[in-house]
Amino acid sequence: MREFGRSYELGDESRVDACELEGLVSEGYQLLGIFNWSDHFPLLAWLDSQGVRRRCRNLAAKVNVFVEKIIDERKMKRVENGKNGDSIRDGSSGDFVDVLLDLQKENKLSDSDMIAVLWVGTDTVVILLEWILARMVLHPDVQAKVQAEIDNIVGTGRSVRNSDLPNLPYLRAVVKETLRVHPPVPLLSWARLAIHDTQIGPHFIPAGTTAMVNMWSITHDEKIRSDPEEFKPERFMEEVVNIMVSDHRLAPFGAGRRVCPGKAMGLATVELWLAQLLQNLNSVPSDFGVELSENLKLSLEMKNS
Ligand code: HEM
Repeated sequence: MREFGRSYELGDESRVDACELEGLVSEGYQLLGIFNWSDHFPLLAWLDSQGVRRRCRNLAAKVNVFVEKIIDERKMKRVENGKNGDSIRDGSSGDFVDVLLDLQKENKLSDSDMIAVLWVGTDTVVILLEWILARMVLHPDVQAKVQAEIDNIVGTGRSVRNSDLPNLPYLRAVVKETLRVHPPVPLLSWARLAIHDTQIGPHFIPAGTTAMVNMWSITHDEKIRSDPEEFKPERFMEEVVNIMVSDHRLAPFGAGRRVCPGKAMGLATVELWLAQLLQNLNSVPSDFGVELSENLKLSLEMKNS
């Protein structure tokens, strides 16, 4: 497993770090999705009877230490490389940690912002790819159509590149349809506090209310799209929906000022990995078939992945 520019192999000494990382991610997602009585009865907040606040504080401290160590190690490595007259990056192009460290002047990120970006941008991409591959197993006709498109546009003599993606509309429709049916972040909820009394349609939202936007329910609403439970990438070949500009009927990356800053990178990564996988492999069912049950934490994971 590769994470934050480090690789974690089963059985080697980095296994300890891998287990710690796995534990931190799983605790984080559990806490983000937990039902907290204090959110509904603010007077209970000081009691923290479920220990949610205490667990959040502990987790934030541990995440900071974990990711900061990675960033510090990389900074030291770059200084060492510089002293030896080598490129400060490892390898020719470096990785995402190098890209963030290379940002200059007003674009430069503080260490705490780097921690946030590195942390949040990881799981969503993996979860989306997992849902897409499950769908490829369940819909071999769709898989074959994507493969035919790749063969036709790219051929078999070279790997799919980023620059090929705009010429693969059906592959992009498959990704969009998966984002619709299985949005990895189904509740846009991280910081929605009504600061004024607000009226939305028939609903009065008093100031101080924490509200969630249920994107899952919007993308499954039959008033917005016909047969919402059906997996039909063809719908996005006919209907033009640009998920990069926030169209509220399908906004898997959120909208407004808290929109996902990693959306272009996340989408391009998933599209490229999917194209390269399907160019070389077929997804086929195992003896156990495919289980589409969902596990809602803050992200929408496959229950039995
Ligand atoms: C398929 C991949 C991804 C999906 C579906 C996704 C989805 C989202 C959504 C829906 C939000 C907004 C949550 C809200 O409204 O409260 C968000 C926020 C965020 N995302 Fe992504 N994301 C993805 C990939 C990435 C990547 C690759 C990065 C970084 C490289 C990233 C970094 C962030 C950060 C830092 C925020 C918080 C922004 C803020 O609070 O202002 N995401 N993401």
